[in-house]
Amino acid sequence: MTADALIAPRRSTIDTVISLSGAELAFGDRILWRGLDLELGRGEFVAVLGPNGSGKTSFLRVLLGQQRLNAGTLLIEGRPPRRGSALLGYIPQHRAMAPQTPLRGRDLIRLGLDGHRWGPGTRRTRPRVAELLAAVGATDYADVPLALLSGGELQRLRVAQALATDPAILLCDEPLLSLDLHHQKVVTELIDARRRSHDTTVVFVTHEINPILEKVDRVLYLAGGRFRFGAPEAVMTSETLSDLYGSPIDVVQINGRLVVVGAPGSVGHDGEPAP
Ligand SMILES: Nc1ncnc2c1ncn2[C@@H]1O[C@H](COP(=O)(O)OP(=O)(O)OP(=O)(O)O)[C@@H](O)[C@H]1O
Repeated sequence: MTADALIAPRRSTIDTVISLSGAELAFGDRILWRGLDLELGRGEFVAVLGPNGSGKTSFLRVLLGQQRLNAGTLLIEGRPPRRGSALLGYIPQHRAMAPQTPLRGRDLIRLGLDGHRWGPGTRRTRPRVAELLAAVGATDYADVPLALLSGGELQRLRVAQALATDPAILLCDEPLLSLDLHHQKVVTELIDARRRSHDTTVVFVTHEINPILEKVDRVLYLAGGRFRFGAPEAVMTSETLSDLYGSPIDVVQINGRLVVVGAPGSVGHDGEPAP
């Protein structure tokens, strides 16, 4: 397979939203990735995969302007990244809520709209909060304390919170973690529906590509300081991953699901520890 085939976008024209050139991120002597050149288009759905510690969350932190590159450049909509930019919505890794938290779903979403202000919300924010609650099907539990909600209910609220500012780019850090299959599907469909209706670019960090496989345009696969970027059928192959890891990897299809076998220090992409 040629390098061009590996990185070519699926769409024929690409309106670049995120552009990285010669990007490198390292902590001390440890290089997470280097020489990263990629352009992500408007409305693209990009999955970021790789073993634990390969730099997936750090990649999102760079896009969020929370972590500086050691080398290279990053442009978001043609400008350097900026912390707190309304261009970016962020769904953080799932964490259970402290039992004593007084916040309700309605409050969580309002914080996405005007987190810098205290109070019950303004005449401007209240209808928008109601609209966002309805969009993720969370109206019925909007006034329940967050600590009493299930993982799936909470995750739907986090999606709504991330969409509050109508971001051009949605960054998702393992949003399906600890959800059952039904709720994985619900949350995936919510994110994808948004992408389709608003041409939102989605960058989706995950250990498990199967629940999102049919949505994904391209995969950024990070491992051992190196990367591969391209269409899933180009990246998720025994040949490409063996080359990336520098050791034999098998990518097999079982009942339409992709299973990666033999990735060192990784989990299989079917969610099971790799042999
Ligand atoms: N600010 C920091 N200072 C030093 N090391 C860091 C910092 N942030 C992350 N790291 C290290 O960089 C590596 C990559 O971390 P990161 O969280 O990006 O990995 P990941 O691919 O998201 O992992 P996981 O799949 O386990 O969530 C880890 O070894 C982590 O300890």
